[in-house]
Amino acid sequence: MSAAPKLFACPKDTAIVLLGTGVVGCALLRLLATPAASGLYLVGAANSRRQIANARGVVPTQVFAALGASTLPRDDAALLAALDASGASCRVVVDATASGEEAAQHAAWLAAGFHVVSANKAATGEKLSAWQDLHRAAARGAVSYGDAATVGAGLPVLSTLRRLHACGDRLLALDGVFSGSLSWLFNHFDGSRPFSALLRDARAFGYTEPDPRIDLGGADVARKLLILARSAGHALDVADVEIESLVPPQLRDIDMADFLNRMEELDGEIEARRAQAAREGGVLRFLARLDERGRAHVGLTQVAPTHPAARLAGTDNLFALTTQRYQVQPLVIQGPGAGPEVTAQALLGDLLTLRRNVAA
Ligand SMILES: NC(=O)C1=CN([C@@H]2O[C@H](COP(=O)(O)OP(=O)(O)OC[C@H]3O[C@@H](n4cnc5c(N)ncnc54)[C@H](OP(=O)(O)O)[C@@H]3O)[C@@H](O)[C@H]2O)C=CC1
Ligand SMILES: N[C@@H](CC=O)C(=O)O
Repeated sequence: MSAAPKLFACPKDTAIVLLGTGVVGCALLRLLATPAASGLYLVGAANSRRQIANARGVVPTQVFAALGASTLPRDDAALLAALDASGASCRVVVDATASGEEAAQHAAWLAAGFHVVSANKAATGEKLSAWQDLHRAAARGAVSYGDAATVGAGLPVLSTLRRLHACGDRLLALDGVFSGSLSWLFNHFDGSRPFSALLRDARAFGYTEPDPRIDLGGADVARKLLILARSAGHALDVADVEIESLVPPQLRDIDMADFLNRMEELDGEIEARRAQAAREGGVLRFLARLDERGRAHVGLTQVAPTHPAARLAGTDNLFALTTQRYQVQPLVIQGPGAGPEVTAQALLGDLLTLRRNVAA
């Protein structure tokens, strides 16, 4: 790299490698260049094809140019080596990819003593055994797992649930809208534009998963429901969630480029459902629910215009937590639940918490 990197100010500084330089990763790089990120030093970055690493520090604003010029092959081990060589007492892998392969490494990184901060939900929102392995590994490595970005794009919902759980409160039910992209889509879907045109916009704004079928198919919402339930002490597995997919069978198994060319095939059925709901005086919202008997469901539901989910705007998420101590009225958390800036801020918040804890 040509940039003259800054040497670490002291061993208590925090060294970071960033996996993923897409919508969220790029927004995090912008934040790492601000005074709020002082004491956090980037020593490596990677996309799916290339990487850069320099134990003396990488300048966040120069990452894209450096990646463009890099001939280094993708190799996580070289990034971890840069963390080690940095001499920092706090070494963190930030996962801003949607990669299952990277998520599968989180437990190993934790066990090896690296902190992990993740926007990627694949490690904690899928198999229960993976969730359990990850938490055992964090304990073994005496390190932390920062997951604020994985639910509500950093809305204070996981922190709140954990606090209630630590106080002995018990989650009885969970309701709401857990997807920023689906919230935005159904908040705008009034029949004036085809659903597929709105989906293209949601993708361009950076609200959807890299493959939007993960959102439309309900998998992203199910992951968030599982992360929430598990954080509140419920040992739920993927098979415990009933999922209604909005992706028709012929679009489920084709490759992503084909899907993106055929999104208009979504339009007929979803418009029929919207029109039917409108005739009955309702609107469609993609809702998630975990009930008192532990039954979990995510899917498209017709609701009245007075329903709390019908009154959301933009990418708003809504989490209604019914607990033993919030039983008469649920505790409600609402706000934007997708987008690069808020998600990157959630990652930065986790990094700053780690730095504070390690320095203490
Ligand atoms: N967008 C949002 O509002 C939110 C997103 N998230 C989560 O953040 C993550 C990233 O989302 P987003 O930024 O929107 O997605 P993007 O598709 O914009 O970016 C994904 C990035 O990951 C890179 N990547 C893929 N595989 C690997 C790999 N094995 N090693 C290193 N890099 C890799 C891609 O590389 P390449 O450029 O080469 O393709 C790309 O740079 C997802 O897990 C998503 O669920 C969470 C909350 C909100
Ligand atoms: N694709 C996700 C992004 C945040 O997790 C969503 O739509 O909520």
